[in-house]
Amino acid sequence: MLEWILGATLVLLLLSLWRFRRAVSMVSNFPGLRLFVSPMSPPGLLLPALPFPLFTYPGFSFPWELKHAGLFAKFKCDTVSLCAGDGRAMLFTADVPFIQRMSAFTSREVFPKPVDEYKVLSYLGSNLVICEGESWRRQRRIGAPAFSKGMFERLWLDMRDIVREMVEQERWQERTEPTHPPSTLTYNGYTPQPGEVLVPHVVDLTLRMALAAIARAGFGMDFEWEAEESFTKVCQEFGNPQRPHWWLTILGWVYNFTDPLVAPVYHLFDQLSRAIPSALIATVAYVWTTWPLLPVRISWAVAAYWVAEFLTMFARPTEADWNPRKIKVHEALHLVAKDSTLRIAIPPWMMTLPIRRMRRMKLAFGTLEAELKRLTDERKMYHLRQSLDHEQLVKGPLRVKVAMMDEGDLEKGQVGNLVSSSIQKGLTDDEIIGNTYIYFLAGHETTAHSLAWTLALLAAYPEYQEEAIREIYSVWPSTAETFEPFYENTTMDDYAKFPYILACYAETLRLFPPVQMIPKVAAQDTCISVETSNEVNSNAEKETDPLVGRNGQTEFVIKKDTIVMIDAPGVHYNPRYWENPEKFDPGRFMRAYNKDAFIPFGVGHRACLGRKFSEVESVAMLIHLLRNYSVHLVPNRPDGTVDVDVARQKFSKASVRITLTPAEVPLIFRRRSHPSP
Ligand code: HEM
Repeated sequence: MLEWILGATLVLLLLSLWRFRRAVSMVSNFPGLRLFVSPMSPPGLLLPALPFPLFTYPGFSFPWELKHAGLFAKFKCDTVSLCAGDGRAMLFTADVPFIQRMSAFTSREVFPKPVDEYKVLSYLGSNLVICEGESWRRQRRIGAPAFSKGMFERLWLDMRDIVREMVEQERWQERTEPTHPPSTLTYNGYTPQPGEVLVPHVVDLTLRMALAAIARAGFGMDFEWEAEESFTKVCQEFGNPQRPHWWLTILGWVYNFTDPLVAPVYHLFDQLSRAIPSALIATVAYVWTTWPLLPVRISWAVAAYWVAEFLTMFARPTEADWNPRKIKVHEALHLVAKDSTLRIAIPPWMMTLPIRRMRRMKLAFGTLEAELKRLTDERKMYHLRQSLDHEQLVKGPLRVKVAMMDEGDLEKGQVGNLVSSSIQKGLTDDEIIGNTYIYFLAGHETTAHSLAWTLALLAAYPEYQEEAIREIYSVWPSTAETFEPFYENTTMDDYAKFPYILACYAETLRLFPPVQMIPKVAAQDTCISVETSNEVNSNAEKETDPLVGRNGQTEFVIKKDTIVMIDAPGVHYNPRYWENPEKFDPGRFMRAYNKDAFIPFGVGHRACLGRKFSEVESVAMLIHLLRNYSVHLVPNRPDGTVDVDVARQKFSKASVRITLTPAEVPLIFRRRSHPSP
């Protein structure tokens, strides 16, 4: 038996070694990371980062963790390779001229998007994010015009209303009255003082705002603000044990016994070919390299990590799983975004198992799909009704259905630009639902997280917050008599009057780019010039021309199927393009800057379709919120003062899921006194 295991291990090792060698030769041994497990493989997603000096595994979120200094500066080159035992050859780049050259190629489809990497976004239907070639061009042609002047005008006013509703529903006015009794809510021992609203995780608010923005301005849906204790917490805990029931307890025990059988089957199904070789190699290699000091501890650490992951998946079913409360659309969307990766990793039948996480996922996906279908049908009816004459409307077979729609529904149909334009221009039902889902998904988390970080950074740097508020008051001056908390007479024309607020948002996106990696794949062997050293020639004038002063450029053949990852944190923290890259300085966007080195919205012809939507939404939200409330960090010292470095470390902690997600952003909002100082 032992011989068999050793034999199999040896075969797997040799196989991985062969794949690894192939990957190294594909990138012509370009300097970079040599790993046993690829961070982009399924076991790579599960494994925790292993520490220096081994550096055998930097973790899935390494572009974010290492940024420029920890990766590109270490290898003294703005492009590095990554080769691992799964055989995939990858290049990571923070070199802007190289990205530009590649982008120029991209339009000729030499470096298309590797759409296989985006399978995770395909389950509700085909959409423009997962397509390439003609299908992408058609869907983009249809989608782009929906982001029209009319939509932005509506978004501008919607955001004002959303902030106002939030303030009213969450009772901020009342809670910031000096006479209001102190709140019972505390955060790390700090109790909010009179006049303060403490928000333990500001993403709770920004997520709902961003969802409301896309739902209302993008789709004309109703999305009333409802006060909730914590939206993200409610979602996390959805389906957690509530009232234990004896038969559920018994069933739970049955599950506990059968879990060890079910779990390996599931893993075998989808990941056998890659999971076992990579995982085994990682463990064996790690134990081997640390021998004789830590072998036992390391084995246990890896095992414990996998067991923990395994247990969350197969937690005991509870009353809530059989009798779930009705889930709301925004909760469904949030859960779908959270569980997307798992959804693609498991076979569909697993969703029917009475397991807590599976049931939660099934419910979330089901609810969202039903809502998107309903939305599409509603818009279809609207367009049908527009195209029928009165006679057909009254006598035709559709009369009952059309008659059932009230005028309000039809009104909304007019506003649902994103769906309406898709229907009118002939997307299939599958494409309409797939794209609607993508607009929701792409359009809410990215902006919500960025807004949370913008507020946190303004709280951490009060001098920039002052600058921002000065700009707001210079556009909308106030006296005690004229002060309007939510400026009524505003129109989209006002948007251009807030360049500093937009600069604060842009600087946040530079420091916290929501999309970490933008992948391209070489569709054929392609010769391209790549720099081989990022050391700057001291005689060069790098500010005026980023290409001047490079020490080495070489013509390099990128072999077919090599993945090239455009590394957003690498570019944004590259001192070649940004002075003091670690520093938060919104002013840099008020001066001339290298626009090609600002890539949160992607590059080239596949760049983000919703960039302006996100910018308009964010500026509108920030001006109305900051006009009424100043934002502050929560005191974290025993004497009630703030250690800014500690606070910044805390809110900068982030995990990389579909987008960069902050762990916790606690903030205090304090009502401003008017008129303006
Ligand atoms: C801070 C906010 C946002 C960021 C950082 C962001 C970032 C990005 C990036 C990097 C891409 C390119 C991905 C790639 O090439 O692989 C992209 C594509 C896209 N984004 Fe955004 N996005 C944001 C907001 C939005 C919003 C609000 C919407 C819609 C309302 C949206 C819709 C899209 C769509 C439809 C695409 C696909 C474009 C295509 O493939 O042709 N995004 N986004």
